[in-house]
Amino acid sequence: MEAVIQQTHRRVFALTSASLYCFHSKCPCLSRFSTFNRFRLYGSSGFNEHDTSVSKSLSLSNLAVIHEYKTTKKERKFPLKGENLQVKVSSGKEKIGRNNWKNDVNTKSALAIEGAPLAAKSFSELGLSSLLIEQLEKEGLNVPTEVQCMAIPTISKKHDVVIQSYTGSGKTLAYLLPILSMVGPLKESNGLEENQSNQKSSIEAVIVAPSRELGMQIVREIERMLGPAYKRLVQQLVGGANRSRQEEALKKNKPLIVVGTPGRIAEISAAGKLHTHACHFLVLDEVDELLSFNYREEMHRILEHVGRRAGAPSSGVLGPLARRSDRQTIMVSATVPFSVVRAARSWGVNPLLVRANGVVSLNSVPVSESGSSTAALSTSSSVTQAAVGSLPPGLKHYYCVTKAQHKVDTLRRCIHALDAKLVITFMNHTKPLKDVVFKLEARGMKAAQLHGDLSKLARTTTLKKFKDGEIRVLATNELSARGLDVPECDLVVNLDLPTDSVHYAHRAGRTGRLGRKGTVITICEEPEVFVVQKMRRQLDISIQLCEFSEGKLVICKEEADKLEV
Ligand SMILES: Nc1ncnc2c1ncn2[C@@H]1O[C@H](COP(=O)(O)OP(=O)(O)OP(=O)(O)O)[C@@H](O)[C@H]1O
Repeated sequence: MEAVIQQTHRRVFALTSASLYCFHSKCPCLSRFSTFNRFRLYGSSGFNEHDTSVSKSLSLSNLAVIHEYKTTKKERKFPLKGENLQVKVSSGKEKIGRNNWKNDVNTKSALAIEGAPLAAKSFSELGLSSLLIEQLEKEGLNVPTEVQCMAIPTISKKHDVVIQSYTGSGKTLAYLLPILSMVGPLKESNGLEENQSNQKSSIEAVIVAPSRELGMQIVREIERMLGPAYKRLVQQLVGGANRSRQEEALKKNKPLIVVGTPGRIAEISAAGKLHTHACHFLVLDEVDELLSFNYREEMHRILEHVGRRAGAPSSGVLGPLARRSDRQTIMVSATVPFSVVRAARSWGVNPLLVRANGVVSLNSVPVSESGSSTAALSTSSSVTQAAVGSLPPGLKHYYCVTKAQHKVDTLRRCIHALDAKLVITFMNHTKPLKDVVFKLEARGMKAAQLHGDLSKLARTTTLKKFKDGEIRVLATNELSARGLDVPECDLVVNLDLPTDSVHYAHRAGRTGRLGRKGTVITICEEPEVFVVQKMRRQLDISIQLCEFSEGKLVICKEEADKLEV
């Protein structure tokens, strides 16, 4: 074990000697592993030998401490019963929570994770309330996914977490289930608490998502769990919808959970119509997107107000985004760049990084220094670090080369060749989407456009038609790249290149959801091929060159080899 660690140290020494030294020698969780358990450092694709340009940096993937029974593509889906995850959370400088809600996070941190069942074959093994398990069974949900096995017990123990797992792996229920097990009508019944909460009925959870579509999707997932009788306990606060109606609903229904986009939540909060100071949970879904400059002011307000108890001191020297020990902060994404690690550390109390194959203390994950002289390299390595492990292993990736004016025709031939049922095709701008739809429809293929300039009603209707199979091709932009769950979507086509590999990952992740088959095809022009190759390296996946001939997809092996740099 020690030898493996030392060898790993040598390989990354040039980049991170100081931080890795701290990670190993000072992190109690790692030294504990060395002594009592058979662990190894996970040397994944981040140490990819063939990639000399970008992937030698440290990544969450290659630094995650994993159990020796880590599942691989070919292994069983769930580890054997009795294989417990044993992670001792760093105890060196634990902050003491300010109220009862989070006190036990600090005092029982080691114990909290030790019982996490890696071996769950059913939701009942994860400590959820019996009412919730009944509801899950009614909905035909019996077996938790790997990331749910890890996240549910960790969140139930009230830890602040960052959940990182590939697209379509069930991250939404991974955070919703423990919340619903602790608040609202499905929680484990406790007469005393029941009476108290009935009297108070304040907002218990705020869930923020970057798009209306994703927000509505999360609302529907909560409604599905709550059932028709308690639907009113979740309230959507998304932009584009009537704000006064949302405010009235807040007043009338007294929801326990609100789900919304940053702008609308911040707007209603600033108007004094959303009372979240006593709120226990703040979920930031697609957290890396929410951290982008676009949402800066709104997120600032949300982080400032959610979970701040009346009379609590203002953030003072810690800055406006300082941690609030009164609330549990849950951050979620398939892609977790350094910026998220840094943010999570400053907002959370001893935050943990939860992935399908293990849980580690986020404080032990090294991040690159912001503002370093090698800013460009730092950005590139952050992209690589965020992108690796973000895609389901079963997805097939291809690219084909064509002239700009033939792209739509290539798209059509590609759909026929693969006999794809539901296709999402991405472009970078809104204007040309209409043209694509027109050309496809002219050749008898049902298509529609979806973008942010359409009304909320038009967007909802189009999405519903697509999900119902009335539309075969959805031509869209980045709006639909994040979180959108259309399980039957079997093909994603990039008609324009995504900006980087993180964007590639989120677009690609709209297909191949939860173990289903899925294909991703990038249609590019000759001068753009090097970008595809760069993304291939950063994502550490195979993207094969192909062409469409006689109604079939043909892989051009030789060409691909020739083009390889
Ligand atoms: N345990 C389960 N059993 C069966 N289906 C599940 C289970 N958990 C989640 N699902 C379904 O899997 C699909 C994908 O889940 P979800 O949208 O939460 O993925 P995700 O990891 O959040 O993806 P993304 O990163 O793209 O947002 C959804 O249709 C969801 O209802």
